Amino acid sequence: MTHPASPALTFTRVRRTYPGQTQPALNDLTLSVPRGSRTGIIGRSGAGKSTLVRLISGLEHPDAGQIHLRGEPLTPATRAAHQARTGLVFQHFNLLAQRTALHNVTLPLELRGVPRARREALAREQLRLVGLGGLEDRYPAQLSGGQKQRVGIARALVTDPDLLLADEATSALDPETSAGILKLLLDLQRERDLTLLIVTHQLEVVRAATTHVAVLDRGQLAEYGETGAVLRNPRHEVTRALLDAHRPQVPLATHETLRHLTLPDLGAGTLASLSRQGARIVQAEAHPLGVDVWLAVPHGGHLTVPDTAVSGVSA
Ligand SMILES: Nc1ncnc2c1ncn2[C@@H]1O[C@H](COP(=O)(O)OP(=O)(O)OP(=O)(O)O)[C@@H](O)[C@H]1O
Repeated sequence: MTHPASPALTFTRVRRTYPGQTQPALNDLTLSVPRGSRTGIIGRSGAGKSTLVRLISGLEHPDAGQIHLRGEPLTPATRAAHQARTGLVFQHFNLLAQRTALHNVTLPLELRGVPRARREALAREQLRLVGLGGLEDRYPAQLSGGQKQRVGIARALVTDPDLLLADEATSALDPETSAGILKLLLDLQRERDLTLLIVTHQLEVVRAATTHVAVLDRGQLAEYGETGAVLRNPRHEVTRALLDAHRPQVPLATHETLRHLTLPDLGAGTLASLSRQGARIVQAEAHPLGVDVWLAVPHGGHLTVPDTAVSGVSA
């Protein structure tokens, strides 16, 4: 049922107003998510992000407009087939406390009637792929937050979906664990040619892990584009506000500008090169592809970054 050339997902003038509400949670939303992309959905609290996820996963229905998944309209008749090919990863993991890691992952297969030996073999393989080989018999209470989320990802992928929705999947985790989970999602997305939709209120997650970004504001699409282009040249006030909130609040000398880069490492060679160019590091954080660095650089000073720099976004 997939049309290879079609986007993974399109919303066309979608509106959804919750019962008893006067303002729509999503209002006339039109959006297209390319197949194989890692698309971030970002916006302030109440912008409509969770509503968007609930509509895609078939838990809510639009009052107006159309949703297409894999080139097919999402209707009551097609919903089950689409749900079967869509994986969901949640902020609070949603694991069943009385089941082991293995039996949390086998659950979606049980619901589909996959025989026990087969579903346990698939779940074991999936747990191995997310780095939890050997922990199959642990209960959720015996796992760290990052490990629980790995179980959640294994459960989402065990049915071999082509679309994965990660709804605030790293929001409950510390920065280092969060970077590990994002790296895992990135690796899995590439290996399996998944379309990955990352819903987040954290701009750093968008910066670290997405190819495209849609900025929602009060139920509408404020801005959409390739992530680098949107972050370099934000057009909407909400995007600018999100960028400002993320920018480190550090004093700069009058001749300095702040720049952001993602580097594979901060080895001696890179540090020496930055220092030779008069750049000073004002903040560095773990990033799924290396290190996320904010630099104060001299105005007009051309900064030559290492060939291996992953991305360079001026700020
Ligand atoms: N079940 C509901 N009943 C009534 N109104 C709701 C319901 N769920 C969400 N809303 C309202 O719809 C709007 C969009 O909410 P939504 O949860 O989609 O936003 P969000 O961007 O995910 O926010 P957050 O980042 O805080 O989770 C908000 O005004 C919210 O109050």
